[in-house]
Amino acid sequence: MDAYFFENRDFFANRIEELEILSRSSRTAESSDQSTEVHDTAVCVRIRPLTEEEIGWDHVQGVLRDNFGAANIYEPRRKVNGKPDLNRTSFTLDHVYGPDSNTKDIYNDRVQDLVQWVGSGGMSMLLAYGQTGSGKTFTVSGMEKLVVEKLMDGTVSGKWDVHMCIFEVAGSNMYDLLNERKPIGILEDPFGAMQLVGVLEKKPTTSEEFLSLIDVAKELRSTETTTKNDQSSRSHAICRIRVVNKESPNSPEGSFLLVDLAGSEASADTQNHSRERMAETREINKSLTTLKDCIRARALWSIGRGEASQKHVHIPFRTSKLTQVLKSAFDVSNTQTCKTLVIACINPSILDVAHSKNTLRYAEMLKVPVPKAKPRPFDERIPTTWENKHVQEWISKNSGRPPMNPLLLAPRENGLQFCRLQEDEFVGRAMLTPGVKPEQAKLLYYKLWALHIDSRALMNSASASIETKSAETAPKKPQKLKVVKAGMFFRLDEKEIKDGAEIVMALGVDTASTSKGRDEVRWICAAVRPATDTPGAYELFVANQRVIEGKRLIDEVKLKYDIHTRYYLIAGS
Ligand SMILES: Nc1ncnc2c1ncn2[C@@H]1O[C@H](COP(=O)(O)OP(=O)(O)OP(=O)(O)O)[C@@H](O)[C@H]1O
Repeated sequence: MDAYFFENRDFFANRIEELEILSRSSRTAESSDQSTEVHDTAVCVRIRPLTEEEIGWDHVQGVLRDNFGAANIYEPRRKVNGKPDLNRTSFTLDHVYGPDSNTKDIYNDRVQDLVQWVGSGGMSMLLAYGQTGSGKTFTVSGMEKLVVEKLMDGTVSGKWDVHMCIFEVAGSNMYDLLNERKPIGILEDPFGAMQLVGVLEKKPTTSEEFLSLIDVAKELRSTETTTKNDQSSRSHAICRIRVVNKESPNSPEGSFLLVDLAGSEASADTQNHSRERMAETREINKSLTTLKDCIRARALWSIGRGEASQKHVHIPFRTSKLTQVLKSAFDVSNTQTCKTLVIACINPSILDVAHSKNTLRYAEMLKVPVPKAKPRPFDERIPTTWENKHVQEWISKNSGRPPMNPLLLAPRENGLQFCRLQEDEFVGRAMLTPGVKPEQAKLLYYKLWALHIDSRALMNSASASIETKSAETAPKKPQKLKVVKAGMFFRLDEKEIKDGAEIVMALGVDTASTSKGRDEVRWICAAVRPATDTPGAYELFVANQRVIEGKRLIDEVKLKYDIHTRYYLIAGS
């Protein structure tokens, strides 16, 4: 297809331009940011610019961000009559950043909140995914610099000790990138947490020191030349940052995982490589598939949190070394919620659109649609129904003396997000108002929590009363005519219970009663009693018979004979 593209290069370039103009005029404006929900996993796309080399080779941009926030992929085709044609596929994710956006834009939109979250004792993870040469290392390196500057400049609330390590995961091996690539291991501790064994953890005190350690690691990163990128990374590089609050060492430590994933090459790209190289590619693809499965399973669990069916969610993190290392981010028993940002990196060249399509398909699979619940109307007793203006009003009314500045404590949070702030973060923000002491800040935090807990009880009782009401007011279902046939089991009317036999088996009609009305028809029944040695099991006493009126056989009971125990059991148990 490459030769065919170059033969028709101008056709493709012009046609893409035409189609983009057409698509702009045929669609009405809508928000470029599709994500308005509170969700712990966001998936964004970054389309890098064509490199100077690619421009020199006359490549055309085949992936574009349109004005409506979608990534459009144009794929060159050859019609049956030999004429060139284009296929367009659109992908819409949480946000698409085009070649004009820089790393700082993405940081401001998406990453600074993750740093704040870490500063308040939370856990964050940033993953860069994409084909070799699509800009993963460029993105993660730029982001590391901004994250480190923010963490080390002292403006994130509290005073922190920052610990960091950088290592790579290559197949099932792991190497310390701050310790001459010495092999390291991983062990599951008795509490189920994965601990790195033999890793050298540094404690930089300035951002310069931190960034020079990142440079050391970059140099050591395992690289091998491929057709795509001279500096192709064939391993996943992970920078783990832990922050420990010096003023309150017992508060939970925050952590940030920045992950530069290995290139997601297709096997076709490895045709010219060695057998080991192909095995390496398979291993990488397996780890990326497992990563997707873990992120999805975690997101599904968090959507259905609390529902019985979600209690036993399977997160297959053991399948690959990468997901073992990242286990704490997916672990549903972890009390720290992990906020995850995935950046799907795209090489925009039209010659790479097949890869770009795969990357965007993968990114789409990471998004778990959140079922849209009808929002509960505003109720001043229920903080989760508050918009930001209600949160700010509540702060003004309740924060005591001196009154706290609502713009510093909750600049944009709605009620749900406000309740989710960790105590340290809350207190730190409250104390940004001059004169506010920690005791006053904590008092407001507890007041919010008391209100939040009361509101949950209120919501539960409200939904219970709605259920009871609907049961009372619901139209009564017409009663079905009771069918009695020989061999069926019935619970008896209380008046008919004798010798512990609450259940009987209908054996046949008492012929002397057949001329009477339907309800007066009598049945010859055999007693069924609970088994004395096995709970939930019943015994049939065929010889213990009585004649019972049909109207005394109340509800049918579905029992099945169990050949192993020789008892009758409730069907389905
Ligand atoms: N947003 C961008 N703006 C300008 N140049 C970029 C951008 N993203 C990537 N590049 C350039 O594109 C080239 C490939 O980027 P990079 O090395 O980050 O790719 P990669 O996806 O990490 O590849 P690999 O998987 O091989 O490590 C580099 O020369 C990089 O400087």
